[in-house]
Amino acid sequence: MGLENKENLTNANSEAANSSVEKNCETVDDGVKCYTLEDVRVHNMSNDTWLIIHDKVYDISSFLEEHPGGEEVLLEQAGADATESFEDVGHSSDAREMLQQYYIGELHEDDRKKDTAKQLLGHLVVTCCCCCCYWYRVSLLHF
Ligand code: HEM
Repeated sequence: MGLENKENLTNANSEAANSSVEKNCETVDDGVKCYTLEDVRVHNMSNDTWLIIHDKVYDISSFLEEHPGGEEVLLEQAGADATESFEDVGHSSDAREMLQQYYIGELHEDDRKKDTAKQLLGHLVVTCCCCCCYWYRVSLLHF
C-alpha cells in the first residue's frame, strides 16, 4: 500500500470517528465532550491510546512509557473499558489523581454498563417489608 493510500485511510478513519461523535453524542455540560464506545475503540494504537475508566474517557498516549506497571498492560486495554483491570491492581490515590491530566470526556450514557442486578437488589432491600429485608436493614443500622 502506497503512502498516499495509507494517508487516505487514516483520514477516512478519523473522519468516521468524528462523524460518529456528532451523530451519537452531544456535548455535555460546560463543553465537556461525550464519546461513544465506537469513538473510543478506534484509538487503540501505541501512538493513539484511549481508555475508559469508570465511564470517563482518557487519552493516555503520552503516558504509556511512564506507566510504572509497563506499557504492555495499557496497550492490552487500548480503545476499551479498563475499569476492571485498573481496579484489580488496587491503584493508589496518587495513580487516581494522575488520571485527571489525561481526561478528555465522558462515555455516552447509552454505552455505560448498567448494573441492573445490583440496582434491583438494592431497591428490594430498601423498600421490601418482608422479615429478611427488615432485619437486614436493622443489622446495617446497628452493626
Ligand atoms: C491511565 C490509567 C492508569 C494510571 C494513571 C496508572 C498509574 C499507575 C501508577 C502510578 C502505578 C504505581 C503504583 C500506584 O501508585 O498505584 C501503577 C502501577 C501498575 N499499574 Fe497502572 N495505571 C493506569 C492504568 C492501568 C491499567 C489499565 C492497568 C491494567 C492492568 C494497570 C496495571 C498496573 C500494574 C500491573 C502496576 C504495577 C503494580 C505493582 O507493581 O505493584 N494500570 N499504575
